[in-house]
Amino acid sequence: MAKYNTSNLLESVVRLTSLRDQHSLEICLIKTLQELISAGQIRLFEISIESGKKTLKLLVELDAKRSLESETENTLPHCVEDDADLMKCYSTGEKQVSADDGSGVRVVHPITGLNGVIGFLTVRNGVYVEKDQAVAASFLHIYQNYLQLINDNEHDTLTGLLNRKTFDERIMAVMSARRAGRRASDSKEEQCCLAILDIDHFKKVNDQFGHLYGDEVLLLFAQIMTRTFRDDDQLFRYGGEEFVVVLKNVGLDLGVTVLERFRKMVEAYHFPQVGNITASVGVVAISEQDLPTTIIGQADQALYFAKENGRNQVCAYEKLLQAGKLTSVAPAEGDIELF
Ligand SMILES: Nc1nc2c(ncn2[C@@H]2O[C@H](COP(=O)(O)OP(=O)(O)OP(=O)(O)O)[C@@H](O)[C@H]2O)c(=O)[nH]1
Repeated sequence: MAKYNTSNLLESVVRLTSLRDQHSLEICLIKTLQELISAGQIRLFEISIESGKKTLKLLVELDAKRSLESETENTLPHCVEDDADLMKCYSTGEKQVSADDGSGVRVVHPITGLNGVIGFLTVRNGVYVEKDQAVAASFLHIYQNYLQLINDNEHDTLTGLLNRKTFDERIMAVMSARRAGRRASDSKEEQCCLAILDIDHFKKVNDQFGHLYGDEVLLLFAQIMTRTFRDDDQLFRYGGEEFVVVLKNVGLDLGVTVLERFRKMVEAYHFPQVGNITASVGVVAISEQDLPTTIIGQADQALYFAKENGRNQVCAYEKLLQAGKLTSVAPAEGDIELF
């Protein structure tokens, strides 16, 4: 029996579109569908391409029968290729309906992005109800459109990296997660580093070749970042030709090695028309006691040192301190202007 009418459908749309972050949106979508349609289990998957395979990540799951969860855990497909219906939905972009392994029906709805299917909503139930699936498809469309808006708002239009506003929000989250992690467990906590990457003499690129070429250099530089760092590292365009990367699960020594590899990639890259450019990097290990502004200030000091001492190099704040080449940064109040 349908549980929807105009008033609760509209209320659900209002609730869904009042959210501002992806994860809350995912949870709200699934809860809304659970309230509105008949479903034994609803799952939301995201597809990511890893080593040429379309890997599936389960984002949210709601199961009417809790006992089903452990049973299905083992049968969760790891990649799209493992499941014929998912594969068909991926290649056609169309909803797939099939008999479930048990006694019911599974419906697979595609979630589409700019370049095709980027995820799935799967609904399992005893029977197939066309109207319920139409409601699910409509809510999925609202979710997709809204997700696109949230994404646009978080990213820099030129490079596609996360923007400064998102950096301010995420760095607070990284710091609170680290503080919470330290309080909650005695297990070895993850190390993280923050680095500021700054293109050397970028003003000359603009002056000599014009802003269009300057913009192209910024875009290609961001692409080298995306290729060099890992998927779970966070990459930001912080300002004009300043970029920030938060390296996850990496201590300072490894961080310097990774950044050095990036620096060499930039140095070796031939930028159309412009030729070769270089970049300077300041890096610091993130300590949970520090304020975000202090950490940025320390990375900025290391970057400044790199710029003042020949450019085209990676400098680590702690190592410069130990060597007596810098004095420590006092905890900062308010915001800090980068180099
Ligand atoms: N094309 C382009 N240029 C930008 C953008 N944002 C900032 N810039 C330019 O980036 C340049 C930064 O110059 P500076 O801060 O002097 O730094 P620099 O020339 O890279 O010198 P060093 O950092 O000391 O090596 C300025 O010319 C800005 O106009 C942008 O979005 N597009």
